[in-house]
Amino acid sequence: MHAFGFDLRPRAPRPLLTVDDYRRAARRRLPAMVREYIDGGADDLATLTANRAAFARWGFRPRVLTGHQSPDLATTVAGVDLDLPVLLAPVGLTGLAHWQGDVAAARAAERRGTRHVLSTASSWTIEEVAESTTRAHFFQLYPHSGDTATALMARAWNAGYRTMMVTVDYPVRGNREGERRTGMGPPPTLTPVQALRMCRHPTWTYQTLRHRRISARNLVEGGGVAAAVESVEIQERHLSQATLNWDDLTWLRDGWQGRLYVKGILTAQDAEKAVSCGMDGVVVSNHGGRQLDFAPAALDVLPEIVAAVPNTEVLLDGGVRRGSDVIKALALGARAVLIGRPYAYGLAVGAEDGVARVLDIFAEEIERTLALLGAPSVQALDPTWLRPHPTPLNAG
Ligand SMILES: Cc1cc2nc3c(=O)[nH]c(=O)nc-3n(C[C@H](O)[C@H](O)[C@H](O)COP(=O)(O)O)c2cc1C
Ligand SMILES: CCCCCCC(=O)C(=O)O
Repeated sequence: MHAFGFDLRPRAPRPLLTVDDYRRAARRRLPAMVREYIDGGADDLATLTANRAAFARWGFRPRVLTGHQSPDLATTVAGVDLDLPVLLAPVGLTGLAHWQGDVAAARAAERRGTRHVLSTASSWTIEEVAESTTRAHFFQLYPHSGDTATALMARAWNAGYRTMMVTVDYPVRGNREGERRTGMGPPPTLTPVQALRMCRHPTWTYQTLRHRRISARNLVEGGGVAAAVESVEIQERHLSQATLNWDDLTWLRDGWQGRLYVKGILTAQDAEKAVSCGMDGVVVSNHGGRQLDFAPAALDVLPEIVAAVPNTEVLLDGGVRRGSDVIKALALGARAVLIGRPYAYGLAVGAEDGVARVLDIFAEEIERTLALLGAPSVQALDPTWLRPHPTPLNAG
């Protein structure tokens, strides 16, 4: 089809150059209930929107004639060497985006020299993901009853996981109206109209029904619709942890020999308490705007948290869509960032290759931005590379 460099097809496929391109492509491929599950947020979406807007309030202070070649993107998180400062955040039920879900994501992370954080509510079990990969990835725990937490920790440890993140911003499930309107629940319901709408996405429907990776397999046996409904009931009963408290965190610290991070911290005071409970790191996160609406944007609270726990690794997630976002978070003190939805889009579009491509986009954008900034490496970043803007620099 190519003659002398011209593409003679009537309409060439639009190249997927950015995370936002992947988002649009993923949204076309997924039925409404899955689209809402992945892309939606809580209540008025104020925090979801704020996560993006916070990045647009920072600009750069570039330095010229610095003579640096090939910026260095490498860093370490939890003592693990990474080729780029971007990890894959825990995402439950990835099998809804693509049946290969967590296995595809962890493999893509490995191919790109980073790590995947496996959700407690993953579509593939702890053991299946460990057997399909060659590196020690990270495990995310929704702690509820002591017995289940102990069992999950033992399984993760025995499978080779050495870093665990405990998520603490889920006392109850956030109110996601988009999910409720489209039948995602809780509990999930499938009306005839929804079933018909799914048929507009035949590839997704065929693959999802065939492979049945739609339940939280660490918690529930089987992959059919009944198991999916059961996992949501389990979520209501267990994953939501209204009674969880700081003593439980200390108890988890005592029960886990590896590195332990707490995910879902939004104030300096809570970061200090986490460190006094023996945490090795904190993840500044509002769960991607899916839990408490009007919680602050993660980037806005990052500086106060970094200042409060200067000797602790601080990671950030929420709204990271561009390499320049990663650089801003690192300049404000994050060791690395995690991405949630961006890799779910990659999964929906192209399974393992799609996730790897999303990571490539981040790596290319980080490298180019560092070069344009005149910065030698991600390690060299600090607040002097940034300039605050009272009005957002773009619409984000
Ligand atoms: C579909 C979906 C499922 C998620 N499941 C989990 C989970 O099981 N455990 C968890 O700690 N966080 C979960 N999160 C939150 C992410 O780990 C992360 O905090 C958030 O996605 C970051 O925001 P971003 O999507 O803007 O990158 C989920 C997020 C999404 C989008
Ligand atoms: C039983 C499935 C629960 C998935 C929870 C995933 C999650 O944390 C989210 O934000 O959604």
